[in-house]
Amino acid sequence: MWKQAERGESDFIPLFFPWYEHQEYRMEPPEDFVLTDEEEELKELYNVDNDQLYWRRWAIRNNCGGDPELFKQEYPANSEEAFLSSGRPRFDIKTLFTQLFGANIEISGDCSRFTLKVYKTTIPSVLKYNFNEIQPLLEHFSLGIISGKDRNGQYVTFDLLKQPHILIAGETGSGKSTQLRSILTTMILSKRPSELHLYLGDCKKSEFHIFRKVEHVQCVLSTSKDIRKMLKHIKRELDERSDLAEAFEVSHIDDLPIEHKKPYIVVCIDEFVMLRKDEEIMEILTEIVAIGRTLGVFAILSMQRPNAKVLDTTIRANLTVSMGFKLRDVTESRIVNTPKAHEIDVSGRFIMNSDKLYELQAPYLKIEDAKSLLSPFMVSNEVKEVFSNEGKEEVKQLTKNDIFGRLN
Ligand SMILES: Nc1ncnc2c1ncn2[C@@H]1O[C@H](COP(=O)(O)OP(=O)(O)OP(=O)(O)O)[C@@H](O)[C@H]1O
Repeated sequence: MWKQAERGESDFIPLFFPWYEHQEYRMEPPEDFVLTDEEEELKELYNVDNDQLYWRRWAIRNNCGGDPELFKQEYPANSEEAFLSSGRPRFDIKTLFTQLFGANIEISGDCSRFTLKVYKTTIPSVLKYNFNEIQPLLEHFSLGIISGKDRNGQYVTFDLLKQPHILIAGETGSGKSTQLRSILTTMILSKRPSELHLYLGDCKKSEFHIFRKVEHVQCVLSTSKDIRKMLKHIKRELDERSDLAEAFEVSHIDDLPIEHKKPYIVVCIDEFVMLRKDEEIMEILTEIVAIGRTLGVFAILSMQRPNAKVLDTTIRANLTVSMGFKLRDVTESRIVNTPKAHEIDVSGRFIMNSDKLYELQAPYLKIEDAKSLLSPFMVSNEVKEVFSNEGKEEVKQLTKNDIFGRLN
């Protein structure tokens, strides 16, 4: 509106009073007052005198915390500066462009130099989970993950073997449990029980019960005592696998001879912050994310309130994919490494940081739909209790006793 008025394209008359036109903004300088290069420029540009420039210097020091940029904002010399607020335009550029082009825009960069992208299509606000649509996209991956759909209506996928270990964060109701459900369901539908073993830690005791009887699922545990035992079992598996890799001189367990083939292991812990006080758990999780990739062991960790202490630098650095659903504030977005996740206002929408930044809508898989997709993989309780069946292929479904009995 200001620009239109400046160009004489509206009925408004642009009125602007720069700081140097205010008579009170002057101060007599000391005798040894010497102008800086910037002040020389201002003198030439605005025809200001030393009294005004000395006052400006005083105001920067006393009213603007020593910040010349803040001075421009508080005491503008021209209309450009008048619209600055802490280095950003006083009129939020996103709001301004949204009014012009609609909500389907993306702005990157800062206020002085930014890129505005106007998309023809919007990200869908609900994307129904459809395995038939997803399956062909994952066929060429060893352990494919479907993240969601982008603005161009394209699914974004990746291979957990290439981008190992995922962090999923978001406040309550943001859609992270639904995303976990869809990731786990997709893995189960894509891999045989002999190819994939899932170890699930459900600290909130709310999410993973639907997977309990699934053949791929080795256990669903919720107390830190049980999860510690589960992780100790996985630690043993890590040691065994690295011994095998060394013995056969291979750099990845996929290259082991067929008779020593190992299933991929995915450890998924919902709300893992609740385990933060257990040093042993945190140590093993750190080891999994640090060395798990080549041994075929992966972690998916979710948390409601990102906490920089829990996500210590080693864990953080090795979680190569972050999915930030709606977060509380800019600090949380920074911890998760998903800029602007705190600005999200749609359930199931998230920022993914992997090879680059994406804004995506997660597939929506309701519990009832997940149950029916998983039903062909359900084993009855009786079968679950049996570790080995005579004459038949070994049932991989371990009970807590199977795992912990062997450890004790
Ligand atoms: N991908 C999605 N698309 C559309 N709506 C979704 C999606 N995911 C979740 N929702 C909506 O948001 C609600 C909350 O989702 P969800 O339980 O996954 O959130 P959450 O972040 O796990 O919350 P909590 O931490 O409380 O468990 C769902 O019941 C559903 O209505």
